[in-house]
Amino acid sequence: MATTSATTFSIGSTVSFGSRGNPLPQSKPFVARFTSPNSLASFSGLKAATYVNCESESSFFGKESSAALRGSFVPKAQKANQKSQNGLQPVASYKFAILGAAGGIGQPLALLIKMSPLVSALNLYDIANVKGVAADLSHCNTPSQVQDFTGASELGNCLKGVNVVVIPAGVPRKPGMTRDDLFNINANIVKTLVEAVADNCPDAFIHIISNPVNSTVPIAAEVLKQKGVYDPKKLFGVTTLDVVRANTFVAQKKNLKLIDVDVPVVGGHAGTEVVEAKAGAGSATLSMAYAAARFVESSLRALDGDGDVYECSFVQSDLTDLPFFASRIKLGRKGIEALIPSDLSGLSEYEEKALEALKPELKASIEKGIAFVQKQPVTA
Ligand SMILES: NC(=O)c1ccc[n+]([C@@H]2O[C@H](COP(=O)([O-])OP(=O)(O)OC[C@H]3O[C@@H](n4cnc5c(N)ncnc54)[C@H](O)[C@@H]3O)[C@@H](O)[C@H]2O)c1
Ligand SMILES: O=C(O)C[C@H](O)C(=O)O
Repeated sequence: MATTSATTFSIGSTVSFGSRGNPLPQSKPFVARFTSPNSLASFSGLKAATYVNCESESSFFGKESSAALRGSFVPKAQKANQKSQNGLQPVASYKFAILGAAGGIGQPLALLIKMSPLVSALNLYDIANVKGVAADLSHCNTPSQVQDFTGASELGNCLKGVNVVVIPAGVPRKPGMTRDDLFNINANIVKTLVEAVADNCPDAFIHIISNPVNSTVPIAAEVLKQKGVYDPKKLFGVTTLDVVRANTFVAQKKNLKLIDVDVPVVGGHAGTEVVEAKAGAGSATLSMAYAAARFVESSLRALDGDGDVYECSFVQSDLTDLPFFASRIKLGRKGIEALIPSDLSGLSEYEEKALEALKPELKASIEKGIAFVQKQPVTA
């Protein structure tokens, strides 16, 4: 199997991903584009405080969830004058679904979303083992209601009325495999699941995690087109893990505070370190769930009217000559409000070269995804 080549790179820093494996060159100057805590809040997806702090306004432990969590530890007598836990309402009532919820990413992602006060219903779908996951999760005393769905016959019910659907269903890589090696299995899984999304919640934001993202997003777009419900503003390839990694690596390498670093990552999705470290036991799950939860939270805040939400994502794009491209985007109630071109201007020579180098592979991945659906049209 071929090795993975880089289809993504970070801007405003010297970091890069992929098996070309360029270490962070010491000689190049580091430029953190967004350095103040205020601008970080605008651009990082999560509101500034992202640590586990029950007093925080961060949505993951927002007031209502924090109250519910604290409520667990308050003695009965003290609870008498407090609102009962069942009386706690989420701040907002968005319905959320995970397809592939019993997997390595799905489970921790479900847990993180269970902590969001913006979610009222958490629908978990998988072809296996989802009942136990849902039962386990449903004991967490946070406001959202958990329901499990399994098998094709329950997929439609899982998706009805859902505002945001995340798809991590599919197989992960083993060492020595490229993401493209997953195509033959995951392409069909994503196609089938997105057909159901088109039929049951065509207005939902759709977050695709299943690899190869550079092909599965074009697959999803083509399915939605054939179903007559494609809204390019609402289809997202989740590349947040690339950003999370870039921020971590740059902060470590440059001895910076994490709060002071936000590195936009453009191109497609790449990177290979975790697969090697897990040595056959899968790929990134915990960091991926963390990254996906951040993207979900950003989407929910945008849906809820926050006018200041920016993330990087692999989306339909006209920023380059490729039809899909990962860049920073502005999110709003109706999905993507703007693609942010500024990260692609004023590139260094190194960055320009990286951008040109990633294009042929990314183009091939996109075309492969589109051709897949065109050869096997969607079911009516
Ligand atoms: N976008 C990214 O940055 C990123 C990061 C890490 C992993 N991934 C990808 O995410 C995917 C999932 O990874 P994982 O570690 O969670 O794998 P996993 O094998 O642990 O979990 C996958 C889950 O999907 C379920 N599934 C399979 N077919 C299904 C179907 N038709 N409908 C519903 N559920 C189905 C399985 O039962 C399983 O529970 C992989 O393709 C992996 O490459 C993407
Ligand atoms: O490496 C993989 O196959 C999983 C994921 O895309 C990652 O970047 O960790």
